[in-house]
Amino acid sequence: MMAIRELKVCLLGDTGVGKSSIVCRFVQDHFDHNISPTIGASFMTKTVPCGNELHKFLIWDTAGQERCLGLPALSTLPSFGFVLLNTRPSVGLACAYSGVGALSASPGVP
Ligand SMILES: Nc1nc2c(ncn2[C@@H]2O[C@H](COP(=O)(O)OP(=O)(O)OP(=O)(O)O)[C@@H](O)[C@H]2O)c(=O)[nH]1
Repeated sequence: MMAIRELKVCLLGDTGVGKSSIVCRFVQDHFDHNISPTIGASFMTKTVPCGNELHKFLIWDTAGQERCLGLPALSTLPSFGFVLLNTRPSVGLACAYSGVGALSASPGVP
């Protein structure tokens, strides 16, 4: 039986940049033109073989509309990594980056 390694990943970014679409494509290999905005956060998993292990991705997709307000709560989700998406550099990135900076200073966040 193959060992399972869990990798926690959190997607951050402004609303409408395509976070949920990327998760949907990765997990279900599907693209939905009418995908609904995320409320709060959603959670999905995907397990893929990697060498002699199975890598189980635990994916938190956050709501862009609440990116600033929601980030502090994310500090309770120790993650392997964060995926930061942005299509409007002047708007959302600074806020998201400052939030990630705060998160990276939190205990348990690599
Ligand atoms: N043409 C095109 N449309 C995309 C692409 N990715 C996402 N979209 C569309 O952009 C819109 C927003 O995509 P979402 O994946 O919901 O974006 P989001 O960042 O999760 O948004 P929130 O849930 O509000 O934070 C949807 O109508 C998608 O169908 C892409 O690569 N190309």
